[in-house]
Amino acid sequence: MTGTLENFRSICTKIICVGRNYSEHINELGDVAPTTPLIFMKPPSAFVIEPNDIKIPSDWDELHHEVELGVIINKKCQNVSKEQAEENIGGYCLALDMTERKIQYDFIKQGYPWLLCKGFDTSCPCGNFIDKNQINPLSSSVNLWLRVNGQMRHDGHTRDMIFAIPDLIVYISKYITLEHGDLILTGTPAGVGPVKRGDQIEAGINGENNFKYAMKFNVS
Ligand SMILES: O=C([O-])CC(=O)C(=O)O
Ligand SMILES: [Mg+2]
Repeated sequence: MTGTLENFRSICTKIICVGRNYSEHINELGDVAPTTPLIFMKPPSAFVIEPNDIKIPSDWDELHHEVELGVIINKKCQNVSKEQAEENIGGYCLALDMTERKIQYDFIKQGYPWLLCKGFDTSCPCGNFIDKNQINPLSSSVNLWLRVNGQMRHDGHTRDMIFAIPDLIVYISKYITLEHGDLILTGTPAGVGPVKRGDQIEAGINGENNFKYAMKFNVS
């Protein structure tokens, strides 16, 4: 095992993302709820941290924000049972799943994978490691929010996930070995919308005992 979970971004080999995990988000996009978790990936080159910018590729014009809770895995694991799921979680982070919506819909129509519209450089703005004793979304809902230029866009709660965090770990680890430092993004609550160059995104997590974490990114 190399590296500590505090620097999970430098040891992470997989960013596994869950899509369509909140009913209100599925409704806002006019989609249909999946019967099993919808899984896709971003490469670790998608990470960007403060004070760097989210960079929109020059030929794109419909980049959307999605605020998500990230789950950080603390050890190599396969075929995890629901009872064991919690012991494989090392902590959490706040992350954004930046998505080029127009390209995503073109890809959906053509049956193409989402890698490009969701995995481009800077598509995963990410905050610091949050220890398990600071928030516990397995036992108590966490509020995820996001503002663009001061205007509230997302104001969701992790209790509204369709597939809860332990179910996601069970499902993913049945097919993909999870490793120390891997990150699972658990899907966006409702409120997705466009950002343009020059915008500022602020996003945060509020939890029990007045826990608060926030981060800020400029879009360029
Ligand atoms: O792009 C989408 O709508 C799927 C997704 O990532 C999410 O629901 O978080
Ligand atoms: Mg997402």
